[in-house]
Amino acid sequence: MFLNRITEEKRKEVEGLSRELTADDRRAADRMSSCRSLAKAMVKRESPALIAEVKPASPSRGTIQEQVNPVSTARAYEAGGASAVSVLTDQTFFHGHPDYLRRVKEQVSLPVLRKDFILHPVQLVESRLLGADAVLLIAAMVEKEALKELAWEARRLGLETLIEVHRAEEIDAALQAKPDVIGINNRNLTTFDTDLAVTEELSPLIPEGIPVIGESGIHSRADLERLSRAGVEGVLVGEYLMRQESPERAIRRLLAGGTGCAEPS
Ligand SMILES: O=C(O)c1ccccc1NCC(=O)[C@H](O)[C@H](O)COP(=O)(O)O
Repeated sequence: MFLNRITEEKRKEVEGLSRELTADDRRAADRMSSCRSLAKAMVKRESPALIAEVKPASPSRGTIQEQVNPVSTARAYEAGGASAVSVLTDQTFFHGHPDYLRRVKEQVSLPVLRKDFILHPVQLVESRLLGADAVLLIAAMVEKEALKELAWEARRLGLETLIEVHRAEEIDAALQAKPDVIGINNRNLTTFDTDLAVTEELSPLIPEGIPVIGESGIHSRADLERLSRAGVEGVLVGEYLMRQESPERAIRRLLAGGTGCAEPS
């Protein structure tokens, strides 16, 4: 099962990070100034707000883009009208890199979400040092109490949290951790099946007042409109944008509707 494999891999990374990060690093993370708010950027106008993802590969699709330039991709996302950028930093399964996040943060002015598999506070310290404004926490990956503790520690470090759910049973744990944003992942992380109906089913179960975003499986304006009707403030799009010749134009089309002549995905 994928979550077990990734947990095993992340435990090794946590061991390495725990050895590498010095007391000075930890103090530096504590002292870092406040971040760009992902939650405040999730404002729905004519369209839901768009979080555009730098995603070189994935367990479900393999390599998506061979030669990734994270900075030019993120700049194109910003120019197209994205409200935030998500950067995959996992190297093993997504061919991302922590340094991609650092470079994107320096070169774009949007909030930057660290997309990784976080199960230990040391990864939050690392995220802060890299310049992340927000981190993804996956409700299915850790126990309820651990989720609360991670979210608390993230807040203490000045990081916002996007807590992701896929099943109704995970919503209570997510809410108790006081997320800044709730993400409903349309992708089942065990089977990789992706179905936009997941957002339609779970969105009404989340109380008003927390921005909700729909994640995964969005490939067209019609998909975005469907999730908008389900009540989300934002959407997170990865693969579709990474496959476009011009991600900037693709975002404009997604956000503004238009001709429907999107480049093939
Ligand atoms: O994308 C995968 O194959 C995947 C597999 C296992 C765990 C997580 C996975 N993706 C992480 C994501 O949540 C997506 O990158 C994100 O929602 C964007 O999805 P998409 O637009 O479908 O690329």
